[in-house]
Amino acid sequence: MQSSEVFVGSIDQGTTSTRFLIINRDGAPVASHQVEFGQIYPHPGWHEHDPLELVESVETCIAGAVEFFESQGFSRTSIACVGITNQRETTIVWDHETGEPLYNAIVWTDTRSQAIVAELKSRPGASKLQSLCGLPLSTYSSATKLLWMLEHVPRVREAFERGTLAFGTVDAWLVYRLNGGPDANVFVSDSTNASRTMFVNLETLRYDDSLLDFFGIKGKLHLPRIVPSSDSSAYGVIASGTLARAPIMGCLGDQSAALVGQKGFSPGMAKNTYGTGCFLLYNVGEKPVFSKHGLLTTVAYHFGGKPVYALEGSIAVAGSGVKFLQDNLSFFQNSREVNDLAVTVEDNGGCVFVTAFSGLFAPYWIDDAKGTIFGITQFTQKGHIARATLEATCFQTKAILDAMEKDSGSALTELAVDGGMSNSDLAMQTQADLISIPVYRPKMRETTALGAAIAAGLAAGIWRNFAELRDINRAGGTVFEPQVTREESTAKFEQWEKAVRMSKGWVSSANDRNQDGDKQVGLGMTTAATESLLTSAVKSSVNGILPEQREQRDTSTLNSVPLVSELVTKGNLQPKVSVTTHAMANKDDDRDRDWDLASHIKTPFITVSSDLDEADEEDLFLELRKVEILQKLKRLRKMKLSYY
Ligand SMILES: Nc1ncnc2c1ncn2[C@@H]1O[C@H](COP(=O)(O)OP(=O)(O)O)[C@@H](O)[C@H]1O
Ligand SMILES: O=P(O)(O)OC[C@H](O)CO
Repeated sequence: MQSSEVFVGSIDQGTTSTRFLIINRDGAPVASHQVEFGQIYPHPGWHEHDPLELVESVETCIAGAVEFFESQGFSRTSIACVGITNQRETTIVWDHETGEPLYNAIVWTDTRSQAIVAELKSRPGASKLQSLCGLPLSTYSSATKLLWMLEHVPRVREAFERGTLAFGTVDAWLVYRLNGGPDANVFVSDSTNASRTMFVNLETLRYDDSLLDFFGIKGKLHLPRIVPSSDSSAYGVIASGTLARAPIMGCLGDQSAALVGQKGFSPGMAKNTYGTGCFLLYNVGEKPVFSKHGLLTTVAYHFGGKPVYALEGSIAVAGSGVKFLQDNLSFFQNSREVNDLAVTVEDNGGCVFVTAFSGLFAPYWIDDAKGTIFGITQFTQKGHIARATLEATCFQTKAILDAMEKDSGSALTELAVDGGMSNSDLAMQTQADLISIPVYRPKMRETTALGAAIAAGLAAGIWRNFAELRDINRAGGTVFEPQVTREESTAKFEQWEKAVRMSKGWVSSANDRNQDGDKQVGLGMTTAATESLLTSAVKSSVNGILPEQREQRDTSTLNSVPLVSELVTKGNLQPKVSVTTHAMANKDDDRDRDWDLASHIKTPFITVSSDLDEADEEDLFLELRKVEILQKLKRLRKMKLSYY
């Protein structure tokens, strides 16, 4: 067989669609098939996929692409190996013995674990997590999604107690099922996907006992074995169907795959992928770099030998903002039309759209932001909103690049882009204008699928080294040069930052979060967890008083701390805690609004009452977070604990 007749299959299991591409040795797709699958939104902020439908979508795509491939005179036997790339963090649990899923996949965008996150943040050791696993505590990672399932889904809890619960990200699930499930029991996850769970130590690329302990799952569930992203035997073979017996030899989380597909193999190279979300990965080499400016640390790829790391800026909403205009607001029939609509107007007409549908991710990490459009007037047209939607991702990319520059000490000279939304010329021109460097868009934009093919192809010996990949997908790209002055882009960016500040804190009560009245959306904490949170928050609040003021406190105040704990322990008197300013003490209705004026807070009170009902739990929790915020602001001057 001629080397040019060898092909690699690439499964790209994304957030909104699945594709299978058959790629030749020059990196060009010769056949592909794509299907969309169900997006399940059971409640506001929830987002699920059916795990079995994900597998079916893969099988459908393989069948479709191979059918076309063979219609062109090729044979499926020339597909030497298969690579997999996938949406990351999305969490799937199944029964280890039967291979059956026990709940829908909770998608990376899902924010239902907000209360769990807030509770975890109050636990000892929480502040050290990121330096071990590279990720901040947020609703984004798999860990908090798994904890939510353990707390709220009896079947999952029972399997956990029985010792039959298997946990995996989408890569692990697909590999397991494609290999035939429990019979073959190929249960592995590649390093890039595993590094998104919060369970893995970034330096060792092994599960870290202290992390598993922190989340309370040590030794209690089946976790996939972590293997390199390119491996000729670890991923097994496809058990049945169109490509039965084809070996799987590569696997990468989709953002890592895009970096590989863009051939970002040297430190200092970066790519930005505008898919459902948008993710900027910056290669930092063989040592992880931990961000001080809101970025994540992740495994870029691990092709045997030393892993390569990246700094990552994650944006939750990019193409999904465009899809929102299409599906929810009926602005157009197909996402590609957003560009045409946006160019019907000269500029955003004063509209700024903070597309915080899942809160805001990097570099802001604001859980309680909600999507907000500022600057609407009678003049506003659909075109302005379309433009503002595209701009939202570009602004966040600018914020991420600024953070990256601070963390890395060097500035990018060009940004390589890909992903669905990068097809919009207007979006890419806007991006270049805002970051004041050229934006490079390759001709073939299926770089994610190409990356997975490269991972598999390297293991299969189709390519022997990075040098052989050099000319792949190089010709015919587009460069967008900045066309506005830095002053103009800075002024626009300042307006965006103002809009971000103003979008904060919208989620402020149980009703806002729980419009469907489903009890499961509530605080989701056991009495023991509430107790420990409450006690530690109140204790640390009292400890947060400046030393000289602590001495002045009468002992009854300090003695009341254990009393709070006792009230909860007894169970019959659940305390309600509220924090308010001196000035606002008698104006409860205005409290939340005035709380935002944090700069005016001089005299916070913690008020504890004994009439907490279930609906109050969420409020209680938010109040405790405010205590934390107060401490961070270091504005504590004087504190009183009182009971009523
Ligand atoms: N021409 C286009 N202009 C703007 N957005 C687009 C365009 N084509 C697709 N999109 C958006 O890109 C997203 C799909 O991109 P893709 O890279 O396939 O994402 P994923 O891998 O997350 O499924 C969709 O959310 C869609 O709205
Ligand atoms: O579906 P995408 O391409 O937006 O990527 C999803 C990411 O992997 C989530 O971390």
